[in-house]
Amino acid sequence: MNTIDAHRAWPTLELVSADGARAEISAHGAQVVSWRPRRGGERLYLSGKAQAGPGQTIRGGVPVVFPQFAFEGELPKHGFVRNVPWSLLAHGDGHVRYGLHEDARTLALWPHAFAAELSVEVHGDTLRIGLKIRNTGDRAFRFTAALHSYLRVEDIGRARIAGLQGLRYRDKVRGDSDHVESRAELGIDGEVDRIYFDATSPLTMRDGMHGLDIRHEGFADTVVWNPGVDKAAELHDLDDGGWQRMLCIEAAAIGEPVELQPGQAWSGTQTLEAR
Ligand SMILES: O=P(O)(O)OC[C@H]1O[C@@H](O)[C@H](O)[C@@H](O)[C@@H]1O
Repeated sequence: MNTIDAHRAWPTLELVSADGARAEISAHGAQVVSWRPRRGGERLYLSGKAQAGPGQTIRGGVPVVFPQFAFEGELPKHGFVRNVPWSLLAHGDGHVRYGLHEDARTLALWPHAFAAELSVEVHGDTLRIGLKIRNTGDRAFRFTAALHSYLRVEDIGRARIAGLQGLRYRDKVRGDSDHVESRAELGIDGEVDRIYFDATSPLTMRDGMHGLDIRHEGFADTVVWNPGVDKAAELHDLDDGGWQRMLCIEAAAIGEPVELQPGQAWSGTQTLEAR
């Protein structure tokens, strides 16, 4: 059964699957803010200082980034869909769909008609989030996008990501320089902000006792981000020490922007499976 849950400062929809997996989604940003697989506890990071008022982005969970990743263009950082309410399109046991389309605000920033859909499905040990974009206008457009997942970790010092070896990446911390990942397992040691290109194989993230399998479809790239202690201090809505309990592993389409002709649609998914 799904319920509206008011225990947070803003309303969320709680999904519960027949086998007892749970997720909470906020209509603000169509943002998943909690995921508890059938076994074990919370697997997403959500800041205790997160806010969801007009124009604000909830710090944590899975923000939706569209039609621009970060500052890869002239739009506001990470685009304009993460800080507005989406409409509920459909929901049932363990699944929900939200939608958003252009309006005067988006057209003033980006002159294109679009229909965005965010779907969330939870069951067993798995959370699946899908983003679908349709060009509903009469001119082609290009976009970049991401599902900006804040994974919860017990201790960032123990987190390891496997599956990136051999991939080309851009390192934003080292002046946007290009590198090739040499390590079989990536540990997080200070600020990390990287875009791994053509990262289509499954990844695993281990954190001491917990493990997570991460699969992307439709999204060609993977972003790995942790602000580290100094950058974290600049983020007013991150908990004290929050950077030690989060690791963003984002499904992204950045290196090759997606181009849609009128009437065409694109979709991408991120699937997280608890181990
Ligand atoms: O603070 P924001 O706007 O949510 O962005 C968080 C981070 O998001 C990541 O995706 C970017 O790679 C980082 O550069 C950025 O700092």
